[in-house]
Formats: sequence, structure tokens, C-alpha cells
Amino acid sequence: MMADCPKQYLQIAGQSILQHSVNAFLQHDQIHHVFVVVSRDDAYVAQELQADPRLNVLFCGGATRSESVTNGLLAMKNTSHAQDWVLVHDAARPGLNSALISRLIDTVGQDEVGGLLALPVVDTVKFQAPNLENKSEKNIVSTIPRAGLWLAQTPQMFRHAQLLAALNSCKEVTDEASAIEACGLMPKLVEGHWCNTKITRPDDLALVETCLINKHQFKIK
Ligand SMILES: Nc1ccn([C@@H]2O[C@H](COP(=O)(O)OP(=O)(O)OP(=O)(O)O)[C@@H](O)[C@H]2O)c(=O)n1
Ligand SMILES: C[C@](O)(CO)[C@H](O)COP(=O)(O)O
Repeated sequence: MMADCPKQYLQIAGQSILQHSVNAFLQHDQIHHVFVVVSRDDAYVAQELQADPRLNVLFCGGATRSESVTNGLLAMKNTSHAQDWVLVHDAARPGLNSALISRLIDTVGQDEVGGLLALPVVDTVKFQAPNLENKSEKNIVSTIPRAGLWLAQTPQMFRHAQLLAALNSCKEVTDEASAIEACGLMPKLVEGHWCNTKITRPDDLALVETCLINKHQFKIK
């Protein structure tokens, strides 16, 4: 992000990215409690996240996402039951809203396994040839049929005990669904929205800020 603070504390539409991400859950009446996992030496959260009776900050973040999620689930153990649903969300997706959370809960709430928001791929997908001599040169080796391909978003919704066990047995994953899949289970895909994109590059800030400012014009049901 080329930022001078962790990206979740950059300001968009008047609040920190983290605050926007947390608000989506606090504004939803089916969310019982929100836990925010930050690194042990986080010096920003006290200033950049408003206190709320339904919110706890856990200073147990890890070196990787899966480590942070595992530590968070362990820290929640005293207040959670094995069968409780947990919705894991990226701090870096501030464009989430109540309607998308409802869509996920309504579709996955009766499922045995769980599921996640995701976007069906709409562009033609190219596979880049490895170019060992000149890394700046990029050529296509093949075109991958896009039918059935989805881009994973968050929240990703699974039962507390099952997610913890899955992450313990499969640590090298970039999302929670991958750990559940590695156990031989099939999470549900629920269509998300592009406004819930992950802030990764500097230009994403303006894009998501535009989404937040114009959110009432999006028809997300
Ligand atoms: N050690 C980590 C790294 C990431 N995350 C979570 O995973 C989300 C997605 O990670 P990503 O955006 O990839 O974060 P970074 O890898 O830190 O950033 P970048 O992609 O910009 O390199 C973050 O918002 C955060 O919620 C986490 O909890 N613990
Ligand atoms: C979980 C995730 O948002 C799904 O797209 C994504 O994988 C997280 O980002 P990372 O860069 O892989 O940590």
C-alpha cells in the first residue's frame, strides 16, 4: 500500500478502514459479538476504533492470517460454544454491508459445513508463462475456462470448533474455506459484491471510498 501506517488504519469516508469493516457487523442484529484481532504491539487501534459493548479487541495477531484467525478463535473459547457460527472478515474489506452479511447468513445458516461470499469470474482468464530470464516480460501460456471459477471474499462463515480444528491441521492457507476444503468438506459459495473488494493497492482506496459514499445507490438484496 506504500502507506506510513498499517493499511487498516488509513482513513476513508471519514473513518478508519477497520472502523468501516467493524461497523458492518455492529449494525447487524444477528451478530452477537465482534472480536478484532490485532498484533500484540498495535499502537493505533485504541485511537482508530470506537469502543462498543459488543466489541472486544484481542491483542493476539500472528505472522500470518491463519495464525491470527487461530489465535482469535482460541481467545474466544471462553465465551463461545463449539457449534457457534463465526464469520471471519478481512480488516481490509471496508465495503461490506448488512445486506451482504444477511445474504451469507440466510444461505449458509442451515448448512452443515458453512460458506463464504465470493464473486463469479467474469473476465477471460489467462495463465502466465514462467519467464525465468526476464521477469518483466509476461507472455500467456494458456487460457483457463472461467466456468465454475470464483474469487473468494470474506466474511467466511464456519462453526467455531470445526474451523479451529481445520486450521490446526492445515496452516498454509490463504483463507478459512481452504482449510475446511482440505478436510474433505464443501463450503457454500454465496454471491458477494465488488464493493466488498480487498484494499490491496493504493488506487483501491478511492474505489472503495466511492462505494461507501454511494452505498445507497447499490441494490444489494
Ligand atoms: N498476519 C496477518 C495478516 C493478515 N490478516 C488479515 O487478513 C486480511 C487480508 O490480508 P491482506 O490484505 O493480504 O493483508 P496483508 O498481507 O497484510 O497486506 P497486503 O496484501 O497489502 O500485502 C487482513 O486485512 C487481516 O484482516 C491477519 O489477520 N493477520
Ligand atoms: C481471505 C481473502 O480475502 C480471500 O480472497 C484473501 O485470501 C486474503 O488475502 P491474502 O493476501 O491472501 O492474505
